[in-house]
Order: sequence, then structure tokens, then C-alpha cells
Amino acid sequence: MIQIEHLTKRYGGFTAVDDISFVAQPGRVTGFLGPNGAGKSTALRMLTGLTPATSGAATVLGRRYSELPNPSRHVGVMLDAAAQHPGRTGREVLQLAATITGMGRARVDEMLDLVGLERSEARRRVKNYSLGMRQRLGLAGALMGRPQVLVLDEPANGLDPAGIHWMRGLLRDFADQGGTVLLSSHLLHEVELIADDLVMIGGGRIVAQGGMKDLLATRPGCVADAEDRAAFANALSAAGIPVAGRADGAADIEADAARVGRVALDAGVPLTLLRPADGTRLEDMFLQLTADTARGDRGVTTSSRDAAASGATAPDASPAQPSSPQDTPTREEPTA
Ligand SMILES: Nc1ncnc2c1ncn2[C@@H]1O[C@H](COP(=O)(O)OP(=O)(O)OP(=O)(O)O)[C@@H](O)[C@H]1O
Repeated sequence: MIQIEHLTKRYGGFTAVDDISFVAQPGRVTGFLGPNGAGKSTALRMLTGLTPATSGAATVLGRRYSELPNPSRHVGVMLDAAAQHPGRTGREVLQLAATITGMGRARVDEMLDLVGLERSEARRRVKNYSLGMRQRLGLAGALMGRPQVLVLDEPANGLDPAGIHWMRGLLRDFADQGGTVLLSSHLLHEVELIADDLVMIGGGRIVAQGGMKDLLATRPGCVADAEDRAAFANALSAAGIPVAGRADGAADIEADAARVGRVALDAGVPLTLLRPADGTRLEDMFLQLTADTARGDRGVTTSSRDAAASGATAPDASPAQPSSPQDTPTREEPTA
């Protein structure tokens, strides 16, 4: 299990990660989503002890990462596949990982087979690897110590469609065997297919979190259409019912179907369509929830309230925790 509690990272006056709390449960894949610069990598780096937190705590299996004895036996980490030593061969990278984790040499070949790297490819230097090959090598290294927890930053980056499919199966199996997976990704479709739980951040703050099924459950409201769209729009507007247009010309309406039907009837506008609202697609939710989390506007959004209404938990609008003495702004750190 991974537990993040009020985790915050400030760089000088800039807050990269702002009081986030969530749990990644064993037996489940937790997707960690957010637009560029949202703070995902920073949060994962704090979790794995690479960046000190300004305040808050992150624990893996009940302990801070730095307190775990031989952490790679417990937590497989892949944060930046491109950061592997370019001059080493793939096999050397894995042999080193095997030594660090105390695994036998046979485990290297086992891992090469698991991630689909050929023996001949393992003899090449990493600088000559494609991005997808580096991802596979990184995953092999992360899995080397038979960890119970995987922390992966953009693991599907650079993988071809077959590779993405393969990785999905691998992570699903890992979770089904009781492992905890926390992965960040921009590939929303992939996350939609693989994640059981979601944590979405924007501007350093959590904008939605919860079970994938709950988050994508049918939203309240309905979809309706009329032959006389202008008359229908006027009737809804007169009733104070908010409406959004859809690509197919119908209306997304924030009111239940019975009310909308009555408004149309009273206005004498025959409807050609009236049905409950669609389930939200992850991409739609992502765009809605993160569009209005630009820095400087980090309160609860209408969209996050909608998501909350559909089962997601949105954060409260409380301001960030005040600084404590140890929260002295940190200068930029060199990247690992
Ligand atoms: N060492 C640092 N010093 C100053 N600012 C930093 C540092 N590291 C990260 N940041 C800033 O913190 C914010 C969050 O960055 P982070 O890399 O965590 O985002 P991300 O969600 O992982 O983005 P991406 O999806 O693009 O990888 C960014 O604005 C980034 O510029």
C-alpha cells in the first residue's frame, strides 16, 4: 500500500505539489493523471525519496521509502527510463540491479524474457536503445527484486501498441496477485483500460479521485433534442436550466429528464430525444477538471463538483497548509 498524506513541495515561492493525500491500495492499479507540470513526477519523486517533501508524508508499506531495508526488494521504481547509464549494456544494467537486490544471475535472463528483450539486444549499450526498449529495460529493473509495490512514471511512453497491450497485461497480473501499482500516464485511454482507481491532479492539487467506475459513472442530467432547437433553448433558459451543446447538435442538460420533459411540454416544444446523460469519458473528465486549475485559480471547480456528484471525491477548497519552520523554501535541486 502507498499512503500519501498532505504531501507538499515548494520551490521557493512556487508550490509544485500542494497538500495532496491519497492511498494506492494493494490488488489495484492506481492511475495518477494530470497535465504537463501538474506535479506528478514531483510527487512520485517525493514518494521514492529522491526529492525531500516540504511538508506531509509519503509511505510505502507503512514506512518512508528511505526507511525501507533494501527498498528495491519491496518497491519497484521506474521514474525516468531515459536516465539509465548510456554506456552500460542492458544486461549490465540488470546485473547491477540483481546485485543490488540480492537476486541471482538467473533472474536477469528471467527478466529479459519477461519484458521481451532479446539476448542480442541485451548485449547492446543502452545509448543505442529505442525509448520503448529503455522502458522495457526499466520495467525489468523495477521488477527485479520481486517487489510488492510498483511506482511507474509514464511506463507506456515509447511503447508500440503491442508493447502497451503487453504492459497492460503485466501490470494487471501484478495487481491481481496482490501487488500495488501506482502509475502516472498521459495516455488516458490506457489508464481508462487498466486503472482501478484514479487520482487526478492539476496545478499541484488533487481535482478528483476515486474508483474509475464511480468517476466515469453516468452523470446527473440528461441529453435532449427538439426539432425546434431555438424554441427548446428558450424554454430551458426561461426555466433557468443550464445547457451545453453537443457535437451532434443535441443538448447536454443539467437537470433530470422528468423536469426537462415538463418544461418542453409546458412550452409546447415536441422533443425528438430525451435520455439520461452519458457516462463520462476519462478524456472529457480530464479536460474538464484540469482546464480550470491554472495556477492562481486552485479552488473547487464546477467540474470537480460534477465529478464529485458522480462518485468522485473532489478536494475541499481549504487553502494550503501554512508553512512550518522546516518548510523553508528549497532551492532548485539537481535532477537525479
Ligand atoms: N527542481 C525544480 N525546481 C523548480 N521547479 C521545479 C523543479 N522540479 C519541478 N519543478 C516544477 O514543478 C512543477 C511540476 O513539475 P512535475 O515535473 O512534477 O510535473 P508533471 O506533472 O510530472 O509534468 P509532466 O507531465 O510534464 O511530466 C512544474 O512547474 C515544474 O517546472
